[in-house]
Amino acid sequence: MTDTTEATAPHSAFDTILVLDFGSQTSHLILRRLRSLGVYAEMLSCTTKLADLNWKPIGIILSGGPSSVYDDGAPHVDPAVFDLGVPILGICYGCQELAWRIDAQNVARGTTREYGETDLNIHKVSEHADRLFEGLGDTLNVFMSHFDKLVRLPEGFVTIASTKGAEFAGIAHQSKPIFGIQLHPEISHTARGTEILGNFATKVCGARADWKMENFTEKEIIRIRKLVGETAQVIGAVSGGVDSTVAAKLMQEAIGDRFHAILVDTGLMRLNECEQVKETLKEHLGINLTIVDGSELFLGRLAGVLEPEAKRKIIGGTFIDLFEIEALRIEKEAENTHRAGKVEWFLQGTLYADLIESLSFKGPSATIKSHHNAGGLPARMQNGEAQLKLLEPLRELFKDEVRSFGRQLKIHEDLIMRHPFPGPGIGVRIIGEVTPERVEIVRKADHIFISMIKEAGIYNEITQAYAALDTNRAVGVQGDSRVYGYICVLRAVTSLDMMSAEPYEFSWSLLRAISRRIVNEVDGVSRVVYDTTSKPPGTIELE
Ligand SMILES: Nc1ncnc2c1ncn2[C@@H]1O[C@H](COP(=O)(O)OP(=O)(O)OP(=O)(O)O)[C@@H](O)[C@H]1O
Ligand SMILES: O=c1[nH]c(=O)c2[nH+]cn([C@@H]3O[C@H](COP(=O)(O)O)[C@@H](O)[C@H]3O)c2[nH]1
Ligand SMILES: NC(=O)CC[C@H](N)C(=O)O
Ligand SMILES: [Mg+2]
Repeated sequence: MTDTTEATAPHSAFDTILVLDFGSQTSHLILRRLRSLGVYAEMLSCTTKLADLNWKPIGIILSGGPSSVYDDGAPHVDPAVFDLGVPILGICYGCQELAWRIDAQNVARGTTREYGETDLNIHKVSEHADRLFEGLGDTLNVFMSHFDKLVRLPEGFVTIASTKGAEFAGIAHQSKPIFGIQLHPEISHTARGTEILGNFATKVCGARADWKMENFTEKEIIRIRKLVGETAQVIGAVSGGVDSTVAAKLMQEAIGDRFHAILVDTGLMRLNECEQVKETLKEHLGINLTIVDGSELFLGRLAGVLEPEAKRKIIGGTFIDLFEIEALRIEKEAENTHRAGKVEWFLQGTLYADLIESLSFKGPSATIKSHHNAGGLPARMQNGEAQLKLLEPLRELFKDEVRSFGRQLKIHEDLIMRHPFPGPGIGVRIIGEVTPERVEIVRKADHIFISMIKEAGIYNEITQAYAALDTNRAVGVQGDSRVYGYICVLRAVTSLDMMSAEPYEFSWSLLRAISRRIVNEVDGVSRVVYDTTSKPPGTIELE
């Protein structure tokens, strides 16, 4: 993390629990549960070296994971974690890691997998050890998901809970603030699981539960003013999506007209998008937005490119090229005015979920796709070599936290609830080569689809919806003649955090009406299909 980002990171102002992620599908839920209690938390890969951290957590949680601690190549935590002198909680794999490090014989494959809900018996041992389950009674219905287990009590530990399948389902060090649980408190099926995490964070770690959006807003404005200084100018990449709009409003509150919002017309935007965004931001938020028409440049560079990640890198790099040119133009224009000053900063609305999915937080595992601009940014920007230093005030937030932040900043609900639109836009919604003709087709189909969803009053029930194009062709018959047109793919999902999603269940009649309108009104489309794949195994975007 660069110094500049460091200086604006919330872990500089709030007690922070560090979650080290061993790859469980639910690791990020540990963060969500803690933040819902007002305790700030961040997640880093289990391979993180503590020496690389320039901040100290108030407690550490080792998450679950698919590996077996005793296997060759299994991920293990940096031993420095145990010298930091802060409380540690191991969850499932994390608990096995604690036991294995003391003696590898402590962990072995169980005779049966304990998967799903089971009853946990809580044992009262001592004031020190009882803190984790304090106030939770004698039994709890909890969610287990393990095949390995502790077969011996690690030396120096006591048993604080057990289940039918796990004799040592809860352990506590006799004197040190180190705890392990085989169950998953972060999963909603674990009754009062959030209270277990709350006990660890507040009773064991002593963390202050002061993580609230209003506190974050004021601290963020003060921090940004300090970071940017009195004269530097900031340009902001503002797409009109909620992320960058909230980031733009924050900057305008912090430094006024030294902030320059720029919307790049990539030629891959939705119908009338740029004009609508300009009007909304200017009218509604008093943000002076400049539209840079980069459509020819983007489409020219994308010609002949089929591979999704190659498209993303081209789009990310072209964004930065244009912003660097704009930075020079703004500096020039500001000379001899009260705003004179170098453009030193580049603001983006990148979020936490973008980073988790873009930079494979899950320890040693493949990156699903280089999302947003975190993955698309050229190296020169990511390691601070470019003229512009990256400013991403929302990088530690989840989408719902950004929305509540936006409400603090008095941003209109319509904008707050606007469906996400990916930076590469229609570029990742055409399977294969992006051409102006295909962009026009998607634009029209998408406009019909979203208008009909809004007319049906279900826009806010759906987390994200769009029309895309399969550039294979299918035969149709229109007006008694044969047509051989593209296949329009409709996608609509519901999701809490974009990390998993379910297809939205339209009424059959509405889906048919949407299909009819698109085939009739959009030249070049001979078929309309609806994507019923959940995430996982699918993803929300087609590319
Ligand atoms: N066309 C664009 N012009 C300028 N900046 C953009 C554009 N598209 C994306 N960005 C930048 O890339 C960042 C990531 O894009 P992303 O789509 O995730 O965020 P968003 O568009 O602000 O919000 P949302 O995810 O709700 O659409 C944005 O926050 C913004 O800073
Ligand atoms: O700014 C972006 N640049 C991208 O390259 C990108 N790819 C996916 N997305 C958005 O991320 C969320 C999850 O999408 P996936 O399930 O397809 O990964 C969804 O909200 C997607 O719209 C992107 N946003
Ligand atoms: N959910 C987990 O962390 C599982 C840990 C380990 N893979 C086991 O099966 O026991
Ligand atoms: Mg967007």
